[in-house]
Order: sequence, then structure tokens, then C-alpha cells
Amino acid sequence: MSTGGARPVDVPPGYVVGRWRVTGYLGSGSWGSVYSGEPVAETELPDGEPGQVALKFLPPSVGTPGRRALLAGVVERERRFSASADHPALIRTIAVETAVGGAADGATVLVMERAVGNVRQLLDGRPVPGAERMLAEVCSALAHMHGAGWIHGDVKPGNVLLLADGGARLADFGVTTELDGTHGYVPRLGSSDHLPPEWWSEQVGVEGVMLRPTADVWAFGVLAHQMLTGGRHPFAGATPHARAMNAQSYGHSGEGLLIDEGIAEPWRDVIRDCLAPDHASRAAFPARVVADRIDGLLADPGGLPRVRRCVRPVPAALVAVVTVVTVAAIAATSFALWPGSSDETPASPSSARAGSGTARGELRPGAAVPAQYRDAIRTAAHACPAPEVTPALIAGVLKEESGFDPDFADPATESYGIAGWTPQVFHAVAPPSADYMNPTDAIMAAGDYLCGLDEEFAKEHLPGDLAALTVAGYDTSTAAVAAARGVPAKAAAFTDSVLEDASEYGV
Ligand SMILES: Nc1ncnc2c1ncn2[C@@H]1O[C@H](COP(=O)(O)OP(=O)(O)OP(=O)(O)O)[C@@H](O)[C@H]1O
Repeated sequence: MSTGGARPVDVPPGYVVGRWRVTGYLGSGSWGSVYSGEPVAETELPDGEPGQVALKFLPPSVGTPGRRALLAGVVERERRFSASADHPALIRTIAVETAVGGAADGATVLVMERAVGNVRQLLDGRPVPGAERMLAEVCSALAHMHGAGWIHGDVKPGNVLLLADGGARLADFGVTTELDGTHGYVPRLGSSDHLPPEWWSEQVGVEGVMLRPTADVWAFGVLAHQMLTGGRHPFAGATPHARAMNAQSYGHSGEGLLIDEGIAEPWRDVIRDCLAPDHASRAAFPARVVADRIDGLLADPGGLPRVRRCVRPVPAALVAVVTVVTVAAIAATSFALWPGSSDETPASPSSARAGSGTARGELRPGAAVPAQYRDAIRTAAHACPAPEVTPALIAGVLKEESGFDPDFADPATESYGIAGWTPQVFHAVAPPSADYMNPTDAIMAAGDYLCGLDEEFAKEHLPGDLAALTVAGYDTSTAAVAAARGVPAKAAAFTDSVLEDASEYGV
């Protein structure tokens, strides 16, 4: 995602790396920054090499030992797979260089063909024009990767790049791994919105979590649903975390998959098969089979899917709320679940998410947090992988919202219950059966909402303390924090009080 905040690698226009010169900034992801570039001397352009390139700078290993090891792994995988990627729908890497001098000294630089954007930028509520053809290209690239013994590991809209000629290219090989038999291992990285249900319960070993090609097929199914609906995810939930929980429950029960009725039937079938609830049933639909099916759909004019407009309406009263929530929801955020030990936890909260069960911010036994709410507070915090969303932080929010009063009601500000929920917002983010006056429901939804905000702000690399931004987002909105590029003035007092309470409540 293009971010306006701190860049993992900051280089000025004119910076030269290898045979290329930086001309502008394109955007940053979790690990690196991407710049536009051009050859220093055009006359030296070898045959078939583009004059306009993208330069992806991956920083030299910095930070804590845990973060250094993760980053080194990402860089190594990007380098290794980029060099061997060879398929028309895989982004072409022309060279891999090492930057010398300036702030980028030592960075690995992937010199790639330049795209004009990515699919995530096209998800505006309407089916992406040309989605079927792009999906055919992406699926064919995946089938090629699997055939060559690789798993992509991070298929999502932001990683489908768009070329000027309209072609789609699968990119970003930071989580790509080699198959060893039927599976490979990767660190716990990836977009929670695109991880299959079984991923969450896979054993984690020293090499990371087990990944199989069926995980890419699942992610492709989610991607197809998003592209054919303009962003809609096939599981309910206002945050990536909530949707991941619903996908996991679908993995157990086979229920909860919401394929949009606006998608034409043949594509609904393809998506349903890609989203088979477990690895074993999904294995019947390898990427090659799915790709051939899609080619068949595109080739047979009679069977050509007609993608209709999405039919599910958004209630007018929720439009404002949903707009805010959707910012956090559809920006397919990557996050990593880190092993719990504190020295493994990366230094920068904006680029690292901590494992659930983290000990920081637990409630002090003597803290003034009512005993009857402590379990719910802990459960809500531990369900969130973000290190900032601790039991103490949630308790601070409850204290400032209602003074821990489950019957709190302020019609003037439309705040109700222990977490001060505005009913419209609550119903947009919580499961249908949940009740904002029920303390457990209200606390769980508050934890989930904070979690989604934290994930979104981390992804945006907004400057400032992530916990403060998250609390400010809770008090105002994602849009208000993004517009202020920090804590908005109107949320400052609330934010300060919550953080003060949290430091008093937490160990
Ligand atoms: N070859 C390219 N040409 C043009 N833009 C590119 C190219 N590669 C990446 N970008 C853009 O640069 C930005 C950062 O990309 P990057 O792959 O580093 O992160 P991301 O995929 O957005 O996020 P994350 O790494 O967290 O998944 C994105 O906006 C992406 O579309």
C-alpha cells in the first residue's frame, strides 16, 4: 500500500543504484519501500529491458535479533524467487542490486518492471473491470509456481500489480517458499484476510508455520470474491481479525461462507471450491485445475460469466459508519503473529505484530478494574495479535467510556453500555446476535474494533505512538486519525486519560 508515513527505506530522487536512478516514490509495504526509476544511461538498455522500472528497497537487517532474522528471511526469499520467477503473469525482476551509500546503504534492491498500480486500489465497491481475465492470469501464475515447487504465500489484491497494457502480475515474494514434498515452512507472516482456516492451528516449528499450495488456492478464492464484488470479503466481520475468526469457525462447521449473489453462478462455483473449508477437500482443486476451469469459462462465450453489480445494499444510516470501518476492513492488511518471547518481538510496533498471549499490559492484581469484567477484558485482548491492544488498554477504554458501568447511557453522544458503543457502529462491527448493553459482547467488540484500528494504522505507518492512535481512532474514526496524521485534537484528552489508566492498570 502506498503510505504517506515513515518509509522503511527513504531515498531521495537521483539516488543511483546499479544502472538505475531513482525518479520518485511509489509506496511502502511492511518490509520495504518502492521507488520509480530509470536507467542512468538509456543507450545502454539491453534488448527487451523496460526503460521505466520500479526499485524495491529492502533494508539491511536492523532491530532486535527476532526482527533481523525475519527481515533477512523476507529479503532472501524475495531475492531467490524473484531471480527464478519466469511466467508472463509473474512480475519480472530484471536485476537484484545492493545499495551503496546514503540512508539506504546495504539495502537489497529488486529492479522490476514497473506497474501502474495494484488491484487493491481498484476495490471501490464495484466489480473490477476485466477481473475475470486478470484472475485467469493470476491463477495461471499460481499453477506455474506450484508446478515449479513454490508456494506464493501472500496472494491478495495489493500483490496483484497492473501493467500499463492492462495485464496483471502477481508480485511480492517475501513469504514465498519452496515445497519440500507436499508443503513448505514460512514465518508467521501473511494477510489474515487471505489465510485459510487451518493455518491458524498449524504447528509452528523452528522453520515457521507449515504452508501448502492449498493455502494459495484459498487466498485466490478470497481474491476472486473481492475482485468480482469490488472488495467484499466472503466472511462477515468489520475487521480482518473478525473475518479470520469467522473463516476459522467455517473451517470447523462448514458454515458462514457468504458468496455474494451478484457474482455469476460459474464463478460462484469456482470460488466455493477454492474456499473448501479444509486442506483435504481443497486439495481436489489444485491451482492448475482451477486455472483450466477459468480458461474454459473465458473461452466459452455461452458460459461466460456475467458479473452483475453487488446486490447487498448498505443501509443508508450506516453509510458514514461503514465508510470509516471499510477503510480498516478492506485494506488487506498484512500482519505477522510472532512467537511470544519478548526478545523476539520487533522493536517497531508499526511493522510488527506480537503473538497472542503476550505478557505485556496484563492487569495488575490490585488494579481498580472490576473483577467481573476481567476475564472478558483478557479474552478480548488475547484474541488480538497486536501488541498495543492489551488488557490494560481495553480496561482504560472502558474506564473512560463508562467508568465500567454496564448500564451507562448518554443519548446526547449516542454512547451506550460499558464500552460506550454507538448502536449503529456496534451493529456494523459485531455479530448479529451481540448486544452492546451486554458487558461481555461490548468488551469483545471493543477489543476487536481496537485490534482492527491498530492493524490499519500500523499498516499506514502513521507517525506517533500506535497505542495512542488506536485509542484516538476508537474515540473518533479511522478517517479523523488519518486526516490528522496523528491523534486529532478532539481526541487528545480521551486518549491521554486512557493511556494513563492503562499504565496504572497494567504490569
Ligand atoms: N513493480 C512495481 N511497480 C510499481 N509499483 C510497485 C511495484 N512493486 C510494488 N509496487 C507498489 O509499491 C507499494 C509497496 O509495495 P510492497 O510490495 O512493498 O508492499 P505491499 O504489498 O503494498 O504491502 P505488504 O508488503 O505489507 O504486503 C505498493 O503500492 C505497490 O503497489
